[in-house]
Amino acid sequence: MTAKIIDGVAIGKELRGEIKEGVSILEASGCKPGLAVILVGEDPASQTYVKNKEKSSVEAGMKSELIRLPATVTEKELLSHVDQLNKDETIHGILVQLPLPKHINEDLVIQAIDPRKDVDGFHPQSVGKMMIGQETFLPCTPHGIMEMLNRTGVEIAGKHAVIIGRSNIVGKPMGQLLLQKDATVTYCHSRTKDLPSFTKQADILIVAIGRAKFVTDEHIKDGAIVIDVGMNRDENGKLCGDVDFEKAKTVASAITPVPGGVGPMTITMLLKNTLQSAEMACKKGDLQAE
Ligand SMILES: Nc1nc2c(c(=O)[nH]1)N[C@@H](CN(C=O)c1ccc(C(=O)N[C@@H](CCC(=O)O)C(=O)O)cc1)CN2
Repeated sequence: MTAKIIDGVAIGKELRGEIKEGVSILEASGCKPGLAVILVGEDPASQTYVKNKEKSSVEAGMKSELIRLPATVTEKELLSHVDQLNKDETIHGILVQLPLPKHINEDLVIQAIDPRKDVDGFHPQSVGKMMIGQETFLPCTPHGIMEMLNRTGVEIAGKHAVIIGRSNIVGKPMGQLLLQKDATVTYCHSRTKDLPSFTKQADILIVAIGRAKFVTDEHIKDGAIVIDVGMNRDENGKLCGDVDFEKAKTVASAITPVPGGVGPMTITMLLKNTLQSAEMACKKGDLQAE
């Protein structure tokens, strides 16, 4: 079997076109969506992601604000920036790029963001609402995967989805979103014994384990859909996922590549959440246009 490649760049492009249209409609009514990103420190990968977020939001027609802080910034200073952005009526989405330096309590910073501007979907209020199926901001990576599955025509109801990984920003919410679409969900993680006995049952296999090319054809059922959330460097320094793409594509019916799969969808969904936030705020009139 040769797997269909699920192209996150192409799906993202289609969706970004729709978002851009939504932004121009909103702007015509006097409300320009605004996204603020806080970057702490000099981590090269984070700098790249933040630059892409800035560029993508401007391309979508949004106001973009980047706040760069040194790695030595205190928690108090960082919280005061969040507070200012909470009060800024031209900003509808606030994002603090993760990871943060070790001396800063990530949970405290996330909780300081006004939930109405939590376009990352990481605030406990957003997480709680997602758990009970209420409308809220969904975390961008799992949200992007749901969009990819939907736009690829993958049937979810009644399917067995196996997730490798249980992080708060990918694994856990991913399972919830699939459950809400009537999948049967199994979580696997670093302490799971006999991993292939679970992954071999998956109709949809989501891999977010953080180990380069860990999942091979031996973990995958014939015809499964494989979604690779990993981002690693292989022995030659080349970007690769958690799935051994060359081996997996011989058994999967569809698979996401790395790069060009889930990653680009993460930023696209951030734009979608920012547009959603601006639409809600401007309808209510509590956060103003620029
Ligand atoms: N506040 C947040 N921090 C982090 C998040 C997040 O959603 N919110 N997610 C990740 C990093 N991330 C976005 O911030 C992200 C990761 C990867 C990509 C991406 O497009 N990857 C490309 C490859 C890029 C490259 O060449 O290095 C791909 O897979 O094709 C976008 C966003 C952690 N932090």
